[in-house]
Amino acid sequence: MRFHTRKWIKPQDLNPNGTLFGGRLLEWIDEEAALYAIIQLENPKTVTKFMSEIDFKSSAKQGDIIEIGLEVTKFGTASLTLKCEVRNKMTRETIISIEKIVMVSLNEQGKVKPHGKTEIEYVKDRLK
Ligand SMILES: CC(=O)SCCNC(=O)CCNC(=O)[C@H](O)C(C)(C)COP(=O)(O)OP(=O)(O)OC[C@H]1O[C@@H](n2cnc3c(N)ncnc32)[C@H](O)[C@@H]1OP(=O)(O)O
Repeated sequence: MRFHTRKWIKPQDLNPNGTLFGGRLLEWIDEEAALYAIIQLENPKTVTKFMSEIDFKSSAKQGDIIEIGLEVTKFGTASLTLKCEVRNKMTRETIISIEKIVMVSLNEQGKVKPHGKTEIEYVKDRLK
């Protein structure tokens, strides 16, 4: 799994208990998965279709740094399936893990569109 993004927990990210608000974390995960899938599939019209069970194992507090990791588990016809883990850099604990996030590639009309991809591509190779 590669951890692409770090976030610094700020006052606006907290719930009334003073810990990281779960909805904020899910927003960050969804955006991270969307950005990753859009770049991999080379299609800005890529949407979140499915997210499996969410289990908050630990939390984070103001000032903590967290990191969001993603791993591709399957290239489908129009879908890309990812696995996600978020870790607290301060406590080294896992905050959340999501076994399955399915992103789907769409065409201009919003209909499912096969992406034709079968493996991870790296930007440096695309630039050659
Ligand atoms: C980043 C964002 O914020 S996006 C915003 C939130 N997301 C959305 O608004 C999406 C709204 N949903 C939709 O528009 C539609 O459900 C669509 C177009 C995405 C999919 O329509 P469907 O009729 O379900 O498509 P279809 O049955 O052809 O499935 C497409 C792919 O998704 C997969 N899929 C569909 N439903 C599920 C599911 N419940 N779980 C896992 N995978 C699924 C299919 O296996 C298929 O994969 P494949 O192409 O690799 O074989």
